Amino acid sequence: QKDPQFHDNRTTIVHLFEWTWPEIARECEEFLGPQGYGGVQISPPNEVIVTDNWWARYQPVSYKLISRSGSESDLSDMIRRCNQAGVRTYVDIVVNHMSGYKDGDTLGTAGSVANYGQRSWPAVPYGPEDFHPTCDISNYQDRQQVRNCQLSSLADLNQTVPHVRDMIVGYMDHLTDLGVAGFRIDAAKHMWPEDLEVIYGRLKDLNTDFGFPANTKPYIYQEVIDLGGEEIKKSEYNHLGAVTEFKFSTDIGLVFRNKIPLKSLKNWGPEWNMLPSEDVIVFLDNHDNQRGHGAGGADILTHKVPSLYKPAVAFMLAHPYGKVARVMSSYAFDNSDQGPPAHEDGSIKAPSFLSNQQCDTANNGWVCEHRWPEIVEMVKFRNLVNDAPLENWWDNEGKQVAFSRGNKGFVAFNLEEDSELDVNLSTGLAAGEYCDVISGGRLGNQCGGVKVVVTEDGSADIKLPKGPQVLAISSQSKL
Ligand SMILES: O=C(/C=C/c1ccc(O)c(O)c1)N[C@@H](Cc1ccc(O)cc1)C(=O)NCCCOc1c(-c2ccc(O)c(O)c2)oc2cc(O)cc(O)c2c1=O
Ligand SMILES: [Ca+2]
Repeated sequence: QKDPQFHDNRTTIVHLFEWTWPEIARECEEFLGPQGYGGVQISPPNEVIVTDNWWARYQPVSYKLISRSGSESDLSDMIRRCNQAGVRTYVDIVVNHMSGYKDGDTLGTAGSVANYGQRSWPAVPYGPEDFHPTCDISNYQDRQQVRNCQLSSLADLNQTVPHVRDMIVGYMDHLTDLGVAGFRIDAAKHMWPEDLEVIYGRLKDLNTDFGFPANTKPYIYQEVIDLGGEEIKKSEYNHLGAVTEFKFSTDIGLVFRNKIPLKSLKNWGPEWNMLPSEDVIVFLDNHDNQRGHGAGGADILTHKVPSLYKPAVAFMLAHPYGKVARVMSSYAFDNSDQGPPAHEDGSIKAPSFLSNQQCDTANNGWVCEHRWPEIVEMVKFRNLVNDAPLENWWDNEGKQVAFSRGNKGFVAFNLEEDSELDVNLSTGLAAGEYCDVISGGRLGNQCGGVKVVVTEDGSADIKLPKGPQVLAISSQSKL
């Protein structure tokens, strides 16, 4: 189903890609909970092949909860501690396939052995009768192939087989018992909606020991890469659960790279051939397209272009489109296969932090976008304005826009590189003095950065330097 079951009025998930369970638990308690994040998406927790690249985690060997992020007890402890801190857990589920082509035996992170050639994964168990006949996906316009053939030579499970359904439901129910709030369905496009419907329908309710209401189903969001032009449509899946709206990711990239004028965002939403807001999880980049894999290619914005990434994330979080928003939290990489920051023995490094609360990227690789002030302040903004309508849209017919969210928040964007924004606008807010949360927010009864004075009629002189620049004020940043 499509409700994320967040605590109180939280709105945003952070993907702590490749983090270990003890570090996620600590981050929930020290940062995500106190700062208002609604949930954490974790890397696949099940046993996978043993290699140091990132997509090893998308080559399952079994559904034992033992991976390079930690043991089952580490995982259970993390889910409980995050939940205590007000942060829900969403698990990346890889059930379209098992591990890929390899001569001889494959070893797993829990010590299990599998054999691709014999279609044998005894630690689940899966045997030859649980897989589709061998073929590779070569034509994405052939819907049979996309569902029934191998994605990147990974053994393709047949989710129509009762035993396969039993194993998948059992795996997901085990995680529900541990207290998770939902699931990211990896490579959903490569599975038949009819099979997914049966599987989702058999899942048990969320565990009420973790504060979920009785009779509540897990939040399901399905990875369906559909930018238009392919045979398989995202609209085949959004009746089953939420869908990752990749067009959001690619089009925001185009707009904030000034390839489409900013003012065209006036009708941002379904009119851009995106699914209804209620049905989607929106994001700027994910673990896959930030590396140029998957979809969207070179226009995807990532942490590698902070000057554009920050305003674009601010727009995602300020705008009402998208029931759930997801913030990517990465590690630095210079080659797209590279795995997480690791010690000599292969174990994943814990992030280390500077005195300004930011991750020490230079010394240990973790980027921690979710801790960047511009991003975390806009997560709080989204929580605050949550269901307030978009009003007072203004643009200068070019690359400057502004809008308010009811009487709770107001944002302005300047992407003009050679001119400032200086105009009197309706903010929707009550009269008073407001601190811009992007440039410093409120420090006691002072502003750390820019101050905006809203007059009795709700208007204010809004000034922004040459772009790319953002300004955001809210009823929470009022002096
Ligand atoms: O770069 C990768 C991995 C990418 C990847 C991994 C996880 C994802 O959730 C994802 O979306 C992409 N895979 C590399 C390298 C690789 C990985 C595994 C393997 O056995 C062999 C090679 C690669 O070259 N991939 C070829 C392009 C296809 O790309 C993949 C997609 C994918 C890309 C675009 C689409 O429109 C689409 O519908 C699916 O989903 C995966 C899901 C998986 O669970 C595991 C995969 O290997 C993949 C996956 O290869
Ligand atoms: Ca398949």
